[in-house]
Amino acid sequence: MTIQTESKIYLNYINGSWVSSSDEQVYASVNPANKNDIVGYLPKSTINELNEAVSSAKKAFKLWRKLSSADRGEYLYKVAAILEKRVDEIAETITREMGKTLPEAKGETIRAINILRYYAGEGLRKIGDLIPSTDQEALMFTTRTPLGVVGIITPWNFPIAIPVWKMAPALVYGNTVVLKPAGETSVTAIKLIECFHEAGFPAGVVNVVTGSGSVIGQGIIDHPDINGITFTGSDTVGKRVGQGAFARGAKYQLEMGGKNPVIVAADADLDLAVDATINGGLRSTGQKCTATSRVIVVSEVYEEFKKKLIKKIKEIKVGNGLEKDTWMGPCASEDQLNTILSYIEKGIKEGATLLYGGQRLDEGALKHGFFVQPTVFENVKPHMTIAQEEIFGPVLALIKVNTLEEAIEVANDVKYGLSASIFTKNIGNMLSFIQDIEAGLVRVNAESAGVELQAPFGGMKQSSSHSREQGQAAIEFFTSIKTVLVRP
Ligand SMILES: NC(=O)C1=CN([C@@H]2O[C@H](COP(=O)(O)OP(=O)(O)OC[C@H]3O[C@@H](n4cnc5c(N)ncnc54)[C@H](OP(=O)(O)O)[C@@H]3O)[C@@H](O)[C@H]2O)C=CC1
Ligand SMILES: O=C(O)CCC(=O)C(=O)O
Repeated sequence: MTIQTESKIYLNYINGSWVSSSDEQVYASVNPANKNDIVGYLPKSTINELNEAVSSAKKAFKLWRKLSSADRGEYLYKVAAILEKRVDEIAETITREMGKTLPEAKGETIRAINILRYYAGEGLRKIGDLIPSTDQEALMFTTRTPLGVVGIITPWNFPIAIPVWKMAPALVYGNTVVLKPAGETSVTAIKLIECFHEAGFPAGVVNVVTGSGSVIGQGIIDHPDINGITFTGSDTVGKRVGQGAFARGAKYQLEMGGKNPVIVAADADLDLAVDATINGGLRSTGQKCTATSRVIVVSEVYEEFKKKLIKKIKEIKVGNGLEKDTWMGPCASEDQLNTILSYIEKGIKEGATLLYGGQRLDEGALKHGFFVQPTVFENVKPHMTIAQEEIFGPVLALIKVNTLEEAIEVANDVKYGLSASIFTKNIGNMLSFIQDIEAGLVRVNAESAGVELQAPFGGMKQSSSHSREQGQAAIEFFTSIKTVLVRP
């Protein structure tokens, strides 16, 4: 395999032009599989660039909102077609920047294309209801109006799908946008914006400003001309976004962490449960907010499940995501690797048993990367840190319980409520789980990760701001309802 050495300087996109940071500072986007491979350099922007982007988005909003939603949808169809032509190149950039394997990166890029087409079609769907008025002569109905300028702050774990699932609905419903992508995956974001540029969007409708979270992200939170903020990322930053937006009366939407359980009942198809636990917990190196991290198994099948799970995990090949036989890539950054290793250490210190893995991998070809072994703990008690906090890495905590009731109780005993799965053949078990589990995504005999673009996505408790993204749910955030009464 040849390591690419491209290290181009990419630029911000503001008011339809490519511009650098006013103080000419840049930062590097590094390949987590090989820290000597610089994927590109990006502007470490100042608040001046953010202000320019917001003011051009504000100006562009006046005309953009006047286009028909079908016409706005046509622009999204164009972006989809352009992105489709660049699928392989952009997927490779994702793997180089973030580490997930090439098939996963390609799948994510195709998902982004499908999201663009889905929301392009939204331009032709209904946006209101006719409501009977008590006044015989009046016509009463609802319509929708865009928010204005929307600030979009995105993480590195889905570097193309998340920006697209926020930008596409924002744009089709008539908003203009300023995107601040994660530092780790800014090259992917710029390549995505190149597709918007090529599609011919009017200047100012789409803007991207790269730079640090504390300057550009915080600038979005505080900017008086940003009317709505949509965020995906950590619990800590999410709460900051929510508090800042609330304080100045801006609308906000937060998608944050998860501590997603899989419950394995006594009558489960164990092979299916093992495969789903591995795919849900370890794909993308466990760096999904929907990743399985707690595996709650009833005692009757615990030993057999554990044996099958470890046997399969031992077969996992860790390596550079660009290589064909790699199943699991590196952690997305050195910080992420260190966080994961510190959680593993905490698990051991608090008395859990390390059953498999737990080590950094830095021999041979993995020497310059941020690799860690897939890791499994047992004898995990529900109060332990590794059973409570989001690790965002390939670490599974096995928790043994006696009954299904106890399993659901343990599953709910965390501050998060994003996704949860059960493996069982019993309809009664399924129904109790569907009714009692505290999660926004409830899965039966299916892995906890992997959401469909046409369905609402979001969590309960502290996983989200109780709003939902994607599918038809997106209209609720990106528009306001107007209730109209017309008398002759
Ligand atoms: N729910 C999810 O899908 C995700 C959850 N996480 C969780 O977060 C942990 C840490 O990951 P991390 O990348 O640091 O996540 P962050 O929440 O720090 O980053 C997410 C986005 O917020 C930006 N940001 C950072 N600080 C601020 C700020 N003060 N104001 C506004 N925006 C800001 C980041 O910019 P910049 O990149 O420049 O710092 C990035 O664009 C992970 O271990 C995981 O637990 C992480 C990613 C996704
Ligand atoms: O499971 C998925 O496909 C989506 C996960 C996600 O949104 C995230 O990790 O941020």
